[in-house]
Amino acid sequence: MTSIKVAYLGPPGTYSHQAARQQFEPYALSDDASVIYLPQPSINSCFKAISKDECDYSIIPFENSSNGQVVLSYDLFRDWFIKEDQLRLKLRELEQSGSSQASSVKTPDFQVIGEQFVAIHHNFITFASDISKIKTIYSHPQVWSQCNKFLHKHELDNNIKVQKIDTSSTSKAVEIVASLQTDEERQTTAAMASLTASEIHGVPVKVSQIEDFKGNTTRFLVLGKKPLPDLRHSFDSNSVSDKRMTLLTFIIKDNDNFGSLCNILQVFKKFNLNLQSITTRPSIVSPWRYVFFVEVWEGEGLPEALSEVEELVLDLTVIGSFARSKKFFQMIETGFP
Ligand SMILES: O=C(O)C(=O)Cc1ccccc1
Repeated sequence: MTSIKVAYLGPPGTYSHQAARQQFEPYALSDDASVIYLPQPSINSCFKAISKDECDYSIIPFENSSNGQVVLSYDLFRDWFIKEDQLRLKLRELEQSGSSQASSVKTPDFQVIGEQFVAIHHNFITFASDISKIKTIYSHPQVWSQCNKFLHKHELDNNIKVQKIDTSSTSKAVEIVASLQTDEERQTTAAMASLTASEIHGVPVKVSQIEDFKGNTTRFLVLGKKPLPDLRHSFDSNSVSDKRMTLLTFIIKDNDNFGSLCNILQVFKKFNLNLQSITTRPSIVSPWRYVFFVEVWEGEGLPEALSEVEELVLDLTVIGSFARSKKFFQMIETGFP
């Protein structure tokens, strides 16, 4: 039997762990493979693990239905996929001669090869008997603004009274609370995380489902150097649709003239390609220049469109091509994954 090694943001009990299990449990259940989960200390370590072949696949949180992009993940995609030195060189060429040598579409050694939508239910986890005594809350930075109503209701959004401390993950937050020694600390400290994290670390849930929106969902991406293996048994054959997405990044070449983004978007229109999202992050190499992340529904004209887009941009990179999860369509219909 083969084994599949999967890296995720640990320790066990994180939402990334949940996403990894949602993606890979069917392989273990159908006896196709054993799955070894490898908890990592940071999202960057998940990128490193796949790059250095320490795992077969890595799971990365990418966006949330209520508070949007996981900007840290976007920035890691930028840092791993766009070579800073080459980009500086091209920008210098562009400044000096008004043109830069065309480069072919880059495909790095690992790519996005799948996606998972995970229902996110946060819990207020603490040994404290009285919420009004809480002085410190630990959680992952992504969580605070998904629980505004709960924090407000219990006056935990008063930053003078209550200190909120970012942790590398939600399960790490519960681990910290579990390690508190004195009764005083235990009565005044809480974490916000999953039910599984509470069970693993043995800290009780004081209030469950504290997220603002009941359909709160995070979309995770699966990174790999090879496609997901086929399942011999039919456990999971229903989880992906026959629609596919491509995720691209680029930097606009002609930054200073009007219509330069419009010209790029026109190319997609010309080839009847529908865009799903467009996001920017700072390019870092040059102030107020942006890295664009575009998700496009795949269609016949995509290869030709990309070769036209290439003329208008610097560093066009295909970060991934993957089957759209059926949960995407389910969410549109029902609001839940
Ligand atoms: O910290 C975790 O549990 C993660 O996997 C990152 C995260 C945090 C909040 C929502 C979704 C993912």
